[in-house]
Amino acid sequence: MEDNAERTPLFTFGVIADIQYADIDDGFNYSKTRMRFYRGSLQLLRNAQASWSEAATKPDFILQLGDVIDGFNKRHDASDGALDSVLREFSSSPVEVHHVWGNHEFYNFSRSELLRSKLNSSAAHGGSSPSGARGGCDTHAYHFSPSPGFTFVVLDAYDVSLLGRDESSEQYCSAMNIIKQYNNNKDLNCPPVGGSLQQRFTMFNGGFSRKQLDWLDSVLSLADDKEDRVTIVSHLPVHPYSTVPVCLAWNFDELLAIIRSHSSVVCFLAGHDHDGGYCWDKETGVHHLTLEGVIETPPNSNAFGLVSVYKDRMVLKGSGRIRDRVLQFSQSDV
Ligand SMILES: Nc1ncnc2c1ncn2[C@@H]1O[C@H](COP(=O)(O)OP(=O)(O)O)[C@@H](O)[C@H]1O
Repeated sequence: MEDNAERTPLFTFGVIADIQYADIDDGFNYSKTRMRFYRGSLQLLRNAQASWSEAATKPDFILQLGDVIDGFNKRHDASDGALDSVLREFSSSPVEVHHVWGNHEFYNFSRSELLRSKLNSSAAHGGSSPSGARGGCDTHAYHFSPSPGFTFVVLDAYDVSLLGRDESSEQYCSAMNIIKQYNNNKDLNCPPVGGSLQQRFTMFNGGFSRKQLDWLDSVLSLADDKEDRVTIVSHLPVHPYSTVPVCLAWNFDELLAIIRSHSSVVCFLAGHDHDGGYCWDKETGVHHLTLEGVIETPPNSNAFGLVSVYKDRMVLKGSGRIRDRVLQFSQSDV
């Protein structure tokens, strides 16, 4: 018979991705293959909140995986109002929310505005390590521990990007050098043709700076020593089998190399690819889960999850488009 410790989770958390709320009529994605439900996304967030607050074991925190409001808000001068609307929904329950930054955050706000905004969850929740170390001075990367033995690392996948960087800055210049090596299109949002993995070099993607990678490496070394189980959270996926090439982080390979050099990582959670994806990396035992996006979820469905964490596994209870999964930790993970 299962003992109590097996049945009662150590902690639980909610997950939701790509809400992309805007008070505008429904429309299509760029390639006209998927409908986007801009107003409906707020109701789906409401559904998620209602479900989380009615759950037998309520979540200890929520992971919002980025693109919380859509870039269209900017052209309607509605960015602040749209952000208020989604944050009001999140604050309908007292549970803390960790916000990941995606490309649509940068369509609406500058990096310095984001750092001063309520989307800067590193200010509210970060620095649980003794040093309070973060991934870089204006990088939205931090870690926290919701329960002994578990670490969550929030990454900033637009640290190296044309988005959110001033055109006169060195960071913009070096991001431009990177993208230009692979993308010759006049419109840099248009993916390059050629090797399929090269499609990731678009303006709506980005990557992790050396500084952020080194910081992650040091956080994971500490976690290895403590035998913690680490979940990494990012807007952009990093495993090619967990998404389509056009949604990958620019330097996904460097991030994967760091994960491979540490025993502590058990899971990598991402958004961005609205169709979602999943793979289990046999080599590392890491589960790479890309969550289906709210924005492309019809009003009669849902796209959120509740994850219960046990000492040997995480159990995802999905709603609507998100399927249930058991993410077992490998024996060799600690
Ligand atoms: N194939 C493409 N060619 C040119 N522009 C594109 C292409 N795909 C997307 N875009 C543009 O890139 C930006 C981001 O695309 P979008 O689909 O909104 O991103 P997300 O998938 O994060 O919602 C938008 O301005 C969109 O029009």
